[in-house]
Amino acid sequence: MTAITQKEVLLLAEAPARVALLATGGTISSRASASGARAQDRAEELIAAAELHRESVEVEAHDLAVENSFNFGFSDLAAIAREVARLSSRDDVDGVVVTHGTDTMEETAAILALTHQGETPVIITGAQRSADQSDTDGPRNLRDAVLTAASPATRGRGVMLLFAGTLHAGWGVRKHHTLAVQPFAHVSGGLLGRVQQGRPQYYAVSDPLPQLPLPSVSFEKLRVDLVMAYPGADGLLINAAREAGADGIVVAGQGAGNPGRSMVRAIEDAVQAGVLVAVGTRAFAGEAAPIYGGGGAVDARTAGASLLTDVPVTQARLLLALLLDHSSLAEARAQLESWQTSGRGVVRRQKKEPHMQDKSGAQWELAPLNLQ
Ligand SMILES: NC(=O)C[C@H](N)C(=O)O
Repeated sequence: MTAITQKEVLLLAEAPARVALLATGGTISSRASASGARAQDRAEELIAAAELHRESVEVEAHDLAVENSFNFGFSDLAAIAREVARLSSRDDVDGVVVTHGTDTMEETAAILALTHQGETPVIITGAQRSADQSDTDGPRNLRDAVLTAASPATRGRGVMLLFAGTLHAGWGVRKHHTLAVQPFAHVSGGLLGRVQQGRPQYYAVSDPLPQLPLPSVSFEKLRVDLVMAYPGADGLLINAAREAGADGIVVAGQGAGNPGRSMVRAIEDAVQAGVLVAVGTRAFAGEAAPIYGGGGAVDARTAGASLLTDVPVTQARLLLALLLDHSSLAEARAQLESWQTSGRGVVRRQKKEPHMQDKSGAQWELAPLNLQ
C-alpha cells in the first residue's frame, strides 16, 4: 500500500458525502396519461427535480424499475434488496436512498430491514402527489432523504422511511392514509426523528433486528398469502391458499388475533398439510395474544399457528418468506416462534421532541442508547 500525503488526507476529509439513489417508480415518478397516472421519471429526472446539484452531496443515479408499487411481486422486492445490499456495501457510498411507491412501501421496508447489514443507512421515500402536479411533494422528500442519508448522524440507524419531514423505523411502519402527504405511521406510535431544513434530528432508536440472509434465487417462487378474518368469514380463502400451494399463510385475525371457529379449522388443515401459518391482527397495532378460546387465538395456536407480536401482517409475510427461503419448515417455524419472544424492532424513545421539552429545557432520557 502506498502512503498517502497530508494533502490527500485533507482532500479525503473534505470529500462530499456520496449517496446512491435507487429509483423504482411510484407516484414520485408518475405523470398523467390518458389512462391515468403512470410511473415514468427515472433517477436522473428525480435528482434534477429535487435540485440536488445545489447541495454539497454527490448523488449517483441507479434505476431498477419504473413501476407503481401495486404491481410489485416477490421478484421485485428481492431485486431491490439485492441492489441495496450491493450499493450499501460499497466503501465509497455513505448512504442509500430508495424511491418507491407508497402503496407497498411497507413490504419493501420489511425486506430491507430484515436483510440490511452494516452501518450505511437506507432511506426509503416517495410522493403522494405526482411529479407533474404543481404541489408535488416528491422533490422535497427526495432532497430530505438524500441529505439525511448523507448526514453522519444517520450512520448506523438502519432502514428508515422518510415522508413529509418525518422519519419512521422501516420495521413496523404502515401506510395509514391513502392520500395524505404524510401517509405513514408506526405501530409503536413513535417517530425516530424529524428532518428540518435538510437536517435530521433523532429522538428514538429501534432495537436491532436479527439479520436474515438475502433472498435466494428461489425466493420469488415462494407463495405466502394474506387472509383477513371478518364476521361471517369461513375457511374458504385459507383452503384456497392451501390448495394453490401456499408455503405460508398470514391470517389477519380480529382483535388480538382471533380468527373465528371456521377459520381455525382451516388453519389446522393448512398446518397439517405443511403450511407455515402465522396469525396477527387486522387492527392497526398490537400483538396477537392467546386470550380467547372458542375460535380465538388460543385455538389458533393449538391448531399449530404462530402468534405474531406487534408487527403489521403485510410485513410479517416477508418475514415468513425469508425464513422459508433458507430453512426447512420445522426450522422456519422454530425461528418464527423465537422471533416472537425476542421483541426486536421495538422503537424506544430517547429524548422528548423539542416542543415536548420540560420548562428547564432539558431533554428527557427515557431509554439507554442501544445502537449496535
Ligand atoms: N403514492 C404512491 O406512490 C402510490 C402509488 N400508487 C404507488 O404505490 O406506486
